[in-house]
Amino acid sequence: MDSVTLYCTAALVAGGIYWFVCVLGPAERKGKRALDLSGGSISAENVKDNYNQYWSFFRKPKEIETAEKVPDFVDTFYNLVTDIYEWGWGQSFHFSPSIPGKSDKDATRIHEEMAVDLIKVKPGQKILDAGCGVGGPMRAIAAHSKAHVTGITINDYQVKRAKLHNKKRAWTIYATSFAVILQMPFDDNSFDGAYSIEATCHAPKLEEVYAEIYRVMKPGSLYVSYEWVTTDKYRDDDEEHREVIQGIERGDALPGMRKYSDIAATARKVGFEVVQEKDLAKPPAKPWWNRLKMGRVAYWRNHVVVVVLSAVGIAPKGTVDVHEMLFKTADYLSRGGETGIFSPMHMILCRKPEKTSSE
Ligand SMILES: C=C(CC[C@@H](C)[C@H]1CC[C@H]2C3=CC[C@H]4[C@H](C)[C@@H](O)CC[C@]4(C)[C@H]3CC[C@]12C)C(C)C
Ligand SMILES: C[S@@+](CC[C@H](N)C(=O)[O-])C[C@H]1O[C@@H](n2cnc3c(N)ncnc32)[C@H](O)[C@@H]1O
Repeated sequence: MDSVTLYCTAALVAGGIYWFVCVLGPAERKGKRALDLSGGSISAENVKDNYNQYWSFFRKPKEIETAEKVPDFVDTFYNLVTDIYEWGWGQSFHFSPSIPGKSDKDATRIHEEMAVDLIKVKPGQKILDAGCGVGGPMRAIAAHSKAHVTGITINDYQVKRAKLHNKKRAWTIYATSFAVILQMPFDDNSFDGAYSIEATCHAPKLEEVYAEIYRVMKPGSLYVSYEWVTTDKYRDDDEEHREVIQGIERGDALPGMRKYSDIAATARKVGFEVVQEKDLAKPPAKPWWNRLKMGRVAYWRNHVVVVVLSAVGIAPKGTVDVHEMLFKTADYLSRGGETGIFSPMHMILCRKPEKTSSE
């Protein structure tokens, strides 16, 4: 090969890599760039070890004995996945029913707006987003309702990301904090409403989470949560059902999936009145898992990008393992949706009574 051919080949390969990584770039339009994939607050050299620790802790979620350690591992999980989620999904870390004729982005926003419509807040009122991720929902909800939204996430890296995104939308007021839902730094009766979108599923004890949210809400105000649950179709004696649910639990940092029937009982136990309960995944809603299934080629492309970036030392070692775990998790989630044994959007709407029993 003469030097001109060599030069042209090298230029073509370099151009191809640039196009693959930077132009094809984010799997989700306007998402994070592949070149910026990191381990969140974990330093690059520790990502692989943290992944291994996460995996051995969550491998058999039903056997987790030390519930106190769950929040730490949920935090580790979000250090590992936050950039990949933003890159491949966007700034809202949840599902929504697909809506014919609407983009995924619009379907996501509509699902978020429904939450704040349900809690009936007025412009300027203070509401809480318990488990806010990088703030995709809080920005949509603030824009739609003109309420002042305060977000809480256990993960410090997500606070940084959320603050960065929030800055670009200076016309509404936001705050994000690093705090554990179980000990929120807020006074009793301080919010005019609250919501959680696919977040309370990480807690070992839902009762403790609901009790803390109840504490900070004003009497008469409403709380809505989209819960991850097994449905009435789930059978514990069916091996495939158990495999699918365990696959979802360990790939999503869940210390044990709840039954749909546990949710309202828990809300009532802490003092809430249950106003409405509905599985938003049920027909006529269109499949929420469509978005996960449609991207086989995109997943493959993402895998190649992650392998290349890890090999050349741009993405931390361990990113390939995390990506592979998510790839498998996507399959379990789709199977959970298709079989109807799992829903990520069991909606519960609760009211804190005007007069509480302690008064
Ligand atoms: C509510 C939670 C998260 C729900 C979803 C936002 C995420 C669940 C599984 C994630 C993904 C799976 C496959 C990834 C793919 C292999 C990669 O190339 C690009 C990102 C994914 C699509 C990723 C995106 C986010 C999810 C859909 C849980 C944690 C309670
Ligand atoms: C799947 S994400 C959903 C985020 C957001 N609701 C959205 O839809 O984009 C779950 C969120 O719950 C938060 N979370 C989980 N357990 C928590 C805890 N104990 N305290 C505070 N936040 C927690 C995580 O940090 C993460 O931000």
